[in-house]
Amino acid sequence: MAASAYSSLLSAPSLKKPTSALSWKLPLSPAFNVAVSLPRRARSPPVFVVFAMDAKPTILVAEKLGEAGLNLLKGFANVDCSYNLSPEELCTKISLCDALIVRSGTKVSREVFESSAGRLKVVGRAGVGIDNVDLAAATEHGCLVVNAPTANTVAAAEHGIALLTAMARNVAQADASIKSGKWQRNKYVGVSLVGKTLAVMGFGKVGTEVARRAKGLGMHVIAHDPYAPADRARAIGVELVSFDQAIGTADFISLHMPLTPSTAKILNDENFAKMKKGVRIVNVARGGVIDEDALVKALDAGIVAQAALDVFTVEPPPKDSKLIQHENVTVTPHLGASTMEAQEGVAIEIAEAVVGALKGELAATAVNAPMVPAEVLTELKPYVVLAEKLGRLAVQLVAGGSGVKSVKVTYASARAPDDLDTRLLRAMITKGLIEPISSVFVNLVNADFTAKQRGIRLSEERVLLDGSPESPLEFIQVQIANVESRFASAISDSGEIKVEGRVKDGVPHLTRVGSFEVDVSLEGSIILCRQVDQPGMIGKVGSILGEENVNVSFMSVGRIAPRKQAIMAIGVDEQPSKESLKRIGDVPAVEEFVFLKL
Ligand SMILES: NC(=O)C1=CN([C@@H]2O[C@H](COP(=O)(O)OP(=O)(O)OC[C@H]3O[C@@H](n4cnc5c(N)ncnc54)[C@H](O)[C@@H]3O)[C@@H](O)[C@H]2O)C=CC1
Ligand SMILES: O=C(O)C(=O)COP(=O)(O)O
Repeated sequence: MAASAYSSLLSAPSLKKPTSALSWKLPLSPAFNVAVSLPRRARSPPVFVVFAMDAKPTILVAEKLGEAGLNLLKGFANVDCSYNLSPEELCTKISLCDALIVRSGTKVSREVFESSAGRLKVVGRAGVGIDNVDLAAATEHGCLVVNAPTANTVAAAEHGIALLTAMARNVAQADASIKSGKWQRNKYVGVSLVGKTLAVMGFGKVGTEVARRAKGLGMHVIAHDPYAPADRARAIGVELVSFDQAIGTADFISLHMPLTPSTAKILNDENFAKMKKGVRIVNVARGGVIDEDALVKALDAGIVAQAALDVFTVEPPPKDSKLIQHENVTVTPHLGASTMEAQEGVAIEIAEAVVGALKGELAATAVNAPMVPAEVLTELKPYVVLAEKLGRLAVQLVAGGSGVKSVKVTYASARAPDDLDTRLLRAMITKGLIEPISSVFVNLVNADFTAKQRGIRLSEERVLLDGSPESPLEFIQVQIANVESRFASAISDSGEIKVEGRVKDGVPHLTRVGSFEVDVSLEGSIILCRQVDQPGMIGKVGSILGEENVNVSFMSVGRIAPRKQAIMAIGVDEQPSKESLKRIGDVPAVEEFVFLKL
């Protein structure tokens, strides 16, 4: 499972982390054998996303979810189904949960993320609209938000058509009338749909399916969507028009855009005034896209003849709401996604996304993180590791007191820039740069935010190389400007701390420090020594480490010229004691040295 190697991309969304961490391989089930970092001091809760079989994550399901999805979750985690929690109860429970699954009825506010104290790693929205989740807060807390964007499309479209036809023929009103003992055939004369113009506002997944079905009913369908491609509309015989044209010419308007700051109350007094008198409105999107007071006025004035609403600004709406009670309004309690089939589908879609995210996979339906195709991930895997390690090395070379503000990353590749997605690499370099010097955990979700918050400006440059673009990258270089280094040789001729690395046979290597070429595999830790190049140095340093049973995994010497200054890079499996490091420093030919943890 390629994606499990990316556990650290989504790992550790805790805001606080222990000061020092060890890395080792944790044997999990055969499908998972991933590098996991655990805190040196035992702490609860666990800080990484991948869980051993005996350390099951806990998933809070806060709204009803289909059985198949629940079973999927139970195969991987402890599942706590607690419905109808008050905001306070949710905040209390969340500190014990690694993931939360909700539908539209639960507000996942900033307080929820704050109350989780860093344990919450994934919020799964079992449906499309994520307007009930505070995305900015999720991102700041490094919490991934995933949704289930496809499984309820048809259900929502069918409900839109159900409301459209029911409204046109007064089905709900006539039903209520007959049940109250009346027989009012003249009162409930409806209007026909055939030949009428329907304006679909928001030509996305649901809007498109509504348009298709309305065409089947013989309606003339137009659509407004600033972001939809005209050819997709044309392919099903729908004309894309401007907002004013849509609302000004339609006999029926059906709303299918998300609730965002720019769509909030988009149907307001001003826009109702532009509509054809007697227009009929269907809303299965979000209540907030309509100014509900303005709609009541438009209904009373006869501008809007009828409305059929599945969604409301406040859900459930107040019982005495003029809108709900209006005789020309048909309402349903947010039932758009509520079919057996859609709920089963949504439950499976969200369960797979949440479990995948908890295993460290990058979700295909991530709302607040880059979505990176699996094949790209597989190819980038060793470079992702290299990127983080270069960041860790570079920042440890900075002398105490120098703030890291300006970082330049250079990606050298024979691939065209469009063929190289660097978002993962940038996030991992940021993680490497920030984690060794702070108590903040960085992952793919919060990397850019955290860098910005700490005033780190990370610029990226691509160097296009000649040759065959077999591998995605030739080398990655990380430079930190305007800082002093605790290892002067790490400063390049142009004055920045510079480290460069490559992937060789799938293993990340450090290949340059400052102006010196080295070659040491980035595993374990590294000692860098600047020395006067002379025979016997490797033996001297090697025997100091050997006496302490520190295993040397790799050694390389990069020199300017024979018998001049050289840099010796030594890879060690264990951390040498202070005494051994001092003894290395005391070797007469050693001019400076530094121990760097990877
Ligand atoms: N009532 C219910 O139970 C359900 C409601 N929904 C809601 O339906 C809405 C649409 O869902 P999908 O089609 O799956 O989403 P989608 O993302 O596929 O489509 C939304 C479309 O709205 C467009 N849009 C954005 N701003 C716009 C604007 N200012 N004017 C016109 N169009 C704009 C987008 O370009 C996009 O094409 C969402 O708000 C969702 O929450 C979805 C499923 C069930
Ligand atoms: O998917 C959506 O956007 C919906 O509105 C469905 O909401 P629900 O999951 O039924 O609360």
